[in-house]
Amino acid sequence: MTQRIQSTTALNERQCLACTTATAMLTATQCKAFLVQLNADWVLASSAKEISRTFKFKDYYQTMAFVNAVAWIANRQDHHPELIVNYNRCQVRYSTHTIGGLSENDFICAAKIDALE
Ligand SMILES: C[C@H](O)[C@H](O)[C@H]1CNC2=NC(N)=NC(=O)C2=N1
Repeated sequence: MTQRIQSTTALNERQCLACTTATAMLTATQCKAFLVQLNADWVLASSAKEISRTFKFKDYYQTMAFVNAVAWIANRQDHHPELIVNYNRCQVRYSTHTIGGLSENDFICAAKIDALE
């Protein structure tokens, strides 16, 4: 029988693992267990294949500072979100392209972005 040990390290202190086609796609139940560790504004898509959160800012300078911080995290973790950028808001969407669904990497990066606030 395969035993899985869930890490007890806080999500935002973990590092992403390289994605391969063998990367485990999380079930909806697993996603919900990770979701409660994030800021309550993160939304799990009904398909359980994407999480998203919209961040609001005072102006374009603040928005772009956030976008740059997210880009820095994305490059450090080699895990990249979709970003929809407007004047005073940015929607961040995470999914793992390699597997067409959500992996632990998506929740690790989401937690790192939450820690920016
Ligand atoms: C080669 C490189 O590690 C992969 O293409 C990474 C890059 N960033 C990625 N980001 C996301 N969101 N999903 C991926 O599957 C992914 N794969």
